[in-house]
Amino acid sequence: MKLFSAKQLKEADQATEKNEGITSIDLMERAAGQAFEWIDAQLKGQQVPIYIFCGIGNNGGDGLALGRLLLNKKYDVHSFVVNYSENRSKCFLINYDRYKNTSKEWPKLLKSVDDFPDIPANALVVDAIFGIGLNRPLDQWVKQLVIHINQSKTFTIAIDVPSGMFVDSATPDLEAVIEASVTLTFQAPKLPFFLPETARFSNSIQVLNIGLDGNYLAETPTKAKLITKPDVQKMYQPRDKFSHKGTFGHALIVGGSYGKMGAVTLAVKACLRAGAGKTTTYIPESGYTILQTAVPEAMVIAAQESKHLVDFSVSNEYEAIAIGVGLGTDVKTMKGFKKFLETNKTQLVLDADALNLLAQDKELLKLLPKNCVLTPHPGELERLVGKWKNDFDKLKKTVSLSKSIDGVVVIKGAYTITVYHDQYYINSTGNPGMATAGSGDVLTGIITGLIVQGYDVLTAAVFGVYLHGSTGDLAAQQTGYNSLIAGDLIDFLGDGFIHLFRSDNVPQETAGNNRKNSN
Ligand SMILES: NC(=O)C1=CN([C@@H]2O[C@H](COP(=O)(O)OP(=O)(O)OC[C@H]3O[C@@H](n4cnc5c(N)ncnc54)[C@H](OP(=O)(O)O)[C@@H]3O)[C@@H](O)[C@H]2O)[C@@H](O)CC1
Ligand SMILES: [K+]
Repeated sequence: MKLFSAKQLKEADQATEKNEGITSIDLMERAAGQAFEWIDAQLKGQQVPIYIFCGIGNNGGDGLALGRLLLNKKYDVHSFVVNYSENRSKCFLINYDRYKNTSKEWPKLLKSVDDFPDIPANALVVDAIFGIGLNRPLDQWVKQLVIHINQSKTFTIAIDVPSGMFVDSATPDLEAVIEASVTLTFQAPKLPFFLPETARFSNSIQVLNIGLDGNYLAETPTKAKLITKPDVQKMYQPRDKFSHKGTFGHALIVGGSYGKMGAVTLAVKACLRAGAGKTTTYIPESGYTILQTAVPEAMVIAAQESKHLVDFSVSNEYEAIAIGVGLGTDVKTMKGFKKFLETNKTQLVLDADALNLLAQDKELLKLLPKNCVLTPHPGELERLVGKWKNDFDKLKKTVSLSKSIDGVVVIKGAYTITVYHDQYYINSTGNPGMATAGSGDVLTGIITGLIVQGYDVLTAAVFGVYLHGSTGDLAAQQTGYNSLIAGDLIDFLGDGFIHLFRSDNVPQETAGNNRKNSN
């Protein structure tokens, strides 16, 4: 699903008006009508005081039109106009008059802190102060109003965007943003709904289709995409009946150190479960018995060193090498890692300590082969690209890194973002239960397993991240968040694949419980 910029949404708006022969007031009525339908469906006529705060632009116009529709349905509506500017939009003014004609009184004008109404605890608040037109910090008194609404702790519905949130750049003041309970956003979600600093403001997101011009939406490229099930269904490569294990590639997992062999165990199991034809692990000698016992399906090459890898001389028979899980950052490991990068030509997935070694000597980044995949969590990313000022700056720095290595960078988080050059692929699956030791090792294994089967690296990263998250969602149905451990992700990976092509209407209790049956 594409995430459009504010400018693109305005262009889509114009294209719709031109191609459908309608005006912007018609489109506003459509948008407000959709918001009304949604709210009416939740309230079902229940009488709660509805406090609607409207700006003076088109977001405010939406709020007034919504207020009128709610009044027509006999809801208890209290409307306010936040008069932050005299520059009222045309559609706002039309809806201002229409509102008066319905309610017989004007909405109350707010011009300073003294005008703020008390908000009853049982009120439903509608925030239609600013939408995608916000382009500078809020005036002090408007910020105070936002704080006043947030402090009321009432259920708050943001229209299009929580007011105070910037859509295409960093939000300058995180105290001046409406904390919405639900965001009714028009046509497509907006990028900051998925970024760590701002995601908490939009909370539960409902996308309302207001029928913006289909051709414009289809043909306009966006920097950011939200990856959902239909996107990954297209990525899946079905298996040919006559295929054999050689068809699905050979992966090598390089890593492990004394006390951290579990990381390699998890990665190689995940790699196999993701569908790799064959896997080999290259580990310090002390891990030999552990690996052979824990994963009989994997081959093991034990290095001479007992506790840390020093010598990384591996053959070039693999389609991809994952390196870094449990590796450690011993000085001797660093030397061997550098030597390895100087000669290696195989596709790489770099995680954990491989990223820390790269961060210790950034010159090593120049030795990476084209099209490698880096999977840092924010701490590892910061060590690689330096401190960022905000989420947009982080994306910019990650884009530079991706371009400089000509490869893929996966920023792990609640919404994992895969960055390739200046494209962002935002993942929609996963849950807080996955914040557990070894979860990243499983992801590394999945991505590597997909690459050796022939998925291109970008697809392997985007698809792998989705699968990792959807598998976690299925596992959590059985384990709950607290008890989810990385090994569960491996056990449920098969369900993750099967679920890709299952209807989402499958009742929750039957989805993903195959593990119990097959054990
Ligand atoms: N496009 C679509 O698809 C559809 C859009 N629709 C709706 O329109 C909304 C966008 O409306 P909008 O463009 O009128 O902007 P909005 O957010 O109401 O802001 C109002 C104005 O305030 C100003 N301003 C900015 N920052 C400021 C500040 N800090 N303090 C004071 N003033 C400030 C700035 O004007 P300026 O002063 O810069 O000239 C800005 O224009 C959108 O979110 C959706 O709800 C739907 O109706 C139909 C389909
Ligand atoms: K709003």
